[in-house]
Amino acid sequence: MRAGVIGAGAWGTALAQLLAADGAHVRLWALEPDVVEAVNRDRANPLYLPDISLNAGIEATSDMADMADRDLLLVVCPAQHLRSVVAQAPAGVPLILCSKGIEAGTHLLMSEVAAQAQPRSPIAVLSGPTFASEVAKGLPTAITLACADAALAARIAARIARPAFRPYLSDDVIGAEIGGAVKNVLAIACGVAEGAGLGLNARAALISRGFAEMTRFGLARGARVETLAGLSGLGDLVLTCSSTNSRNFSLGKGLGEGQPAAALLAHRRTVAEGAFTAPVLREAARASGVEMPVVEAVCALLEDAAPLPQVIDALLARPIRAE
Ligand SMILES: NC(=O)C1=CN([C@@H]2O[C@H](COP(=O)(O)OP(=O)(O)OC[C@H]3O[C@@H](n4cnc5c(N)ncnc54)[C@H](O)[C@@H]3O)[C@@H](O)[C@H]2O)C=CC1
Ligand SMILES: O=C(CO)COP(=O)(O)O
Repeated sequence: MRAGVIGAGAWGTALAQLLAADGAHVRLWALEPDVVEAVNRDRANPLYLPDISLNAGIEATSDMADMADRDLLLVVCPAQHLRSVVAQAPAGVPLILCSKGIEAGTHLLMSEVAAQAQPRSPIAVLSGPTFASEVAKGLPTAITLACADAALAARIAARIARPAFRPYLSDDVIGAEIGGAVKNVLAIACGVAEGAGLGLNARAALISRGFAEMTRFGLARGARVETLAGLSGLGDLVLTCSSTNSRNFSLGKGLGEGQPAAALLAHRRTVAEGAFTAPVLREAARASGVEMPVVEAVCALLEDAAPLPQVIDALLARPIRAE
C-alpha cells in the first residue's frame, strides 16, 4: 500500500519516518513551504521534530494533488483543522485519523467530521500512548488501530506494524477517539498539580477520577469500557499525565506555576490539543448530562475564570460520594 501522510508536525513526521523505515516511499504533505524544503533538502524537520535524521523514502510536498496516487492516507493535522484538511484530500482513499480532539461547535469526533467531509472514504483511527520523538527513534510502542471494517484494519495493520511498533485492533472507533481527546484535558490537570506542587497523591487522584470522567463521557457517546481501559484511553492518559514531554502536561505545569493562560497559549507553534478540547468537552458533557468536574476545573483555569487555590478548593470540597 502506497502511504501518504497529511500533516508534517511532530506526529505526522514521526509516522512518515516509521512508514519509510523499510525503504518504502512515503509522501508527506506539509502546510509550511519551509518544512517541505527542509525535509526534501536536509532530510530533517527542525521546526517540529528536531534532532531526527529522516529516512530517504520520505518525499514532502505542499500540493494535495500529489496525494491522489496513494492507497492509504494518514491524517495528522490539529483536530480543529481536520475538516478543511480532509475536504482537500482525494476522495475514496482510506483515511487513518491520527488527530486527537473534538470539533468546536459541532461536538463531533474526528471520524464523524471526516465522514461528513469525505463521505466516500473508509475511515480508521490510530490512537494510543505515542510520543512522536520516541516513535521516530524506533523505541517500542503499542497503539490502538480502530476500524469498523475488520478486513481493512488487517490490511492497514500489515502496512504500519514494525517490530517495535505494535498495533492492537479494535472495532470501537468512537471509544478510541474519546480516550485520545479526553486525556489531553486531563494531562493539563496533572500538569497543574505538578506546577503547583500538589504532590503525587494528587496526580494519582486526578488520573483515576479523570478516568472515571472519561468513562462516563465515553459510555454516553457509545464507547465500550474496555476500549477506554486500553491503550487509546488509560494507556495514553498515564503517558501524558506523567511527563513534561507532553505539551498538554507542560501547559498545565505553567498554569500551576501561576503563569497566565493567555501568555502560555500565545504564539505557540506546536499544538496543545487539550486547550481546544476542554471547552468543547465541557459543552458536550453538559449537553448530555455527564458530570466532568476535573474538565470543568481545567476550563476555569484556561479561561482565567477563578484563581488556582479556589479551583483546587472547589474540587476538594465536592460532596463525599460513592466511588
Ligand atoms: N506529537 C505527538 O506526540 C502526538 C500528536 N498527536 C496528535 O496529532 C495531531 C497533530 O499534532 P502534532 O503533529 O504533534 O503537531 P505539531 O504541534 O508538531 O505541529 C503543528 C501542526 O499543525 C499544523 N497546522 C497549523 N495550522 C494549520 C492549518 N491551518 N491547517 C492545517 N494544519 C495546520 C502545522 O502545519 C503542523 O503540522 C494533534 O491532534 C495531536 O494531538 C497524536 C499522537 C502523538
Ligand atoms: O498524544 C500524545 C502522546 O500520545 C502527545 O501528547 P501531547 O500532545 O500532550 O504532547
